[in-house]
Order: sequence, then structure tokens, then C-alpha cells
Amino acid sequence: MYLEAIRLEKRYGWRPVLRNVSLGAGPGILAVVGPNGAGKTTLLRVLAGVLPPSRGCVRWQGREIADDPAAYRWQMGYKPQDLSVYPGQTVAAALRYLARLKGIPDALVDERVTEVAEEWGLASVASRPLATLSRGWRQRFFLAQALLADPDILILDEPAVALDECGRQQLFRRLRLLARERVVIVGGHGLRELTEVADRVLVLKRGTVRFLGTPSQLAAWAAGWVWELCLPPGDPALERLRRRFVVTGRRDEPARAGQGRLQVLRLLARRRPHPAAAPVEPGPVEGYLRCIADEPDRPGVPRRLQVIDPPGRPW
Ligand SMILES: Nc1ncnc2c1ncn2[C@@H]1O[C@H](COP(=O)(O)OP(=O)(O)OP(=O)(O)O)[C@@H](O)[C@H]1O
Repeated sequence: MYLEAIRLEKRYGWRPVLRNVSLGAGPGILAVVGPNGAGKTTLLRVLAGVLPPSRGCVRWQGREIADDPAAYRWQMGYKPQDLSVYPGQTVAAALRYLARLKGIPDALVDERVTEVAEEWGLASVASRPLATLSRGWRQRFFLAQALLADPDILILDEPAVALDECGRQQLFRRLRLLARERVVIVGGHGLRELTEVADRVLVLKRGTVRFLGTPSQLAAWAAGWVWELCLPPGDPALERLRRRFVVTGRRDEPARAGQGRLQVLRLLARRRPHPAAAPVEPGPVEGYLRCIADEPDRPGVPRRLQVIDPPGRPW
């Protein structure tokens, strides 16, 4: 089971949105992350075969998906960012309709619809028209429809958006189970959750692949850049540090003898940002921030880098 993208290019009019994107994905979860407008949705749409690339190709099991798009669609479940469906249809009727479109035999449609509706907690709203659903319920509906045909490859664009805490936990648990035997590609912004659940991470920036590897390899990008320091809450250095550096974590430390409560600040800096700061192991989120900061927004202007590590003594 293997999905491959080979030197993908995508242009909207004259504007390049994907540039020379290549990747390979076997069973497991591949998270596609990147800043707004990086091209994540475009890449997922090209991988799902709903948008043709301007150049390059996508192969599933060694075969170009463009050669037999219908066969690929039967093996693939896709959850777009949003889905146009008939607002007057009930959840159950829409699932039945989509099940037939996906080629599920009539005799099995009702059974399968009931199964996915239960899996995604939709049973209680099955008879409600889609237009009356809240965003979270709609999201569950989109996820359920992607799984109707029990696909070998699952492509999900922002699957956790609008889900409540239980829904998010359930989603990521289910994705881990599904990924044992399926290729699961998930795009979105919940970087902390995604890097916890993913086997591999692809970072897109301005349509190019900035990184493709495991979450721990991503974390290694920030090696030597992550610092923690512990100061009393009223210390003026805290505010100065917050303004000057990218803060990636903040927590209260329980009271120590004679010191009262302390605040722990975790931040990115090329050099020790304060005499009390100690270097700590980076996490994938910090690796990601380094990874996208490394590239100047415009040639010769390392803007993000300056924000991360301003010149001069910061404290
Ligand atoms: N149909 C379209 N026509 C023209 N430009 C488009 C179209 N769809 C997307 N774009 C542009 O392509 C670029 C990439 O968009 P895309 O939606 O793929 O990014 P994204 O990484 O998913 O963004 P976000 O995180 O904000 O959802 C953006 O600059 C966007 O404005």
C-alpha cells in the first residue's frame, strides 16, 4: 500500500501554489502542516485526485491515479475542508446517497450507514436535515462519509476543526487504529495534536516541502534553540522576553521554599536569552517554528529569524 507524489506543480492562473512537491506514504499517518496559504489544501486535493496537477503525477500502488480515477476514488476516502451537500437531506439520507455514489451495493448500504453513523456519534442526529447541524456535527458527518467505503487511503483536510474535546480525542484514537493498515494523510493546523499522532510530518511553506520526516527529526531542527527559565511572576524580564522572543510554552511552577510561585517560560533563541535560562530538549512544535522561520520571507530579509532572536542583550 503506497501513495507517491512525483514532482508536483500546481498553478492557479500564473501563480505557482505547489512547486516540485514529491512524497511517499505507506501505512501510517502523514501530517501535512504549514502556515496559512502554504498549499496544504491544494496538495491534499491533488493527492485525492479532485484537482489535476499542472505538472507531475500521483501514483497509488505504482499506478498513476489519472489513468483510472474511478478505481482510485473507490479505494480512497476524502474529507475536504467543506463539502457541498443537499441541506434539506437528513444525515442518514445523505450518507445513503453518498454510499451508493461510492459503489457500495444496495443490500449493504443501510448496514454500512448505521455503522459509520454510530462510529462518529451521529446516530442521535441521523434524522435531522444537514442544514440544521452545528459545525461539530457537520464535521462528524464529513468524517463519516469519508469512511463509508472502508477505504485503503484516507485523506482528511482539517478533520479536528469544530470538534469538541471528546470528539478530538475520539478522532485521533480512531485515526491511529485506521492507520495500522491504511495510508492516512491529515492536513491542518493543530500542530501539537498532529505531531503527537503522526508517524511522519510534511512541512509545506510557500508551496515547497521544507521538511519530511518523523516528529522527532522535526524536533531536532530546534536543537540548541530551546530555553526554559523560571522567574517570579512580577519580574519585568518576563514581559521583555515575551515581547522579544517566540514563546512556545508557559506554566506555573509550584511554590518553592521562601520563593512563592514561579513562572516558567519556554522560548526559542539562538543564544542564551537570559542568565537564568537553561537549554532544554526541543519538541516538534519548536522544530516546526525553526523550520519555517529559517527561510526568509523575501530573499535577503530573514524577518522571522530576527523576531526569534533579536540582536542585543534582551534582559
Ligand atoms: N481556486 C483557487 N484559485 C486561485 N487561487 C487559489 C485557489 N485555491 C487556493 N488558492 C491560493 O493558493 C494558495 C494556497 O492555498 P491553500 O488553500 O492550498 O493553502 P492552505 O495551506 O491550505 O491554507 P490555509 O492554512 O489558510 O487553509 C493560497 O495563496 C490561495 O489563495
